[in-house]
Amino acid sequence: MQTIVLIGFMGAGKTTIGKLLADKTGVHFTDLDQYIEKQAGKTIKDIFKDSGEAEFRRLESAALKDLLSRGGIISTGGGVVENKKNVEEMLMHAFVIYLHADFETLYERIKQDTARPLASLDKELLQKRYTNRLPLYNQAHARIDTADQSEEQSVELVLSELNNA
Ligand SMILES: Nc1ncnc2c1ncn2[C@@H]1O[C@H](COP(=O)(O)OP(=O)(O)OP(=O)(O)O)[C@@H](O)[C@H]1O
Ligand SMILES: O=C(O)C1=C[C@@H](O)[C@@H](O)[C@H](O)C1
Ligand SMILES: [Mg+2]
Repeated sequence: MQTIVLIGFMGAGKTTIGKLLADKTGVHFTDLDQYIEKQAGKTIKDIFKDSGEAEFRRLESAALKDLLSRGGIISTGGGVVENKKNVEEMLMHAFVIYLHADFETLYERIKQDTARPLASLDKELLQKRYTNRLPLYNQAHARIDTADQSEEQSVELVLSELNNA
């Protein structure tokens, strides 16, 4: 199976759907955020706190390269598209699927989770990031809307995109 990369904003379901998709297909799954934490030996929250967002982005780009060379199903972090080279590499080496949802739906999903350093930003600032990233996510090969879907329905939509690809 071709390498599959899931992109989208925080709370879009990249990790959740990636895992379910892997269970269903038997394809190896890796989550980019979890891989970075394992490599760094600390949480993303602590990487942001100790070294700042720029250092996190550097680790993220290096980790993405590793995972693309291994293949399988890869769920990314919400900000991976902020680096143009990351986008180019994902599009070149994988079938990239954008998991979309409107901002309010995503905000409801993530607002109480303290593990995401950027989710604790002021709501307006977070919405600005969301709006700025939309055209970046829309560069994906395919897009599905997860807002009014159950997790299982989202997985089925991803599978049908893969069958149509
Ligand atoms: N249709 C759906 N598809 C995916 N997730 C959903 C759906 N409906 C509700 N959820 C919930 O939304 C949350 C999505 O969180 P998840 O950690 O998978 O997002 P993520 O895209 O990996 O975020 P991050 O960029 O921070 O890693 C989970 O709690 C999941 O149960
Ligand atoms: O949207 C983002 O910039 C982020 C999303 C998360 O997946 C993590 O990669 C980190 O918290 C940053
Ligand atoms: Mg995730």
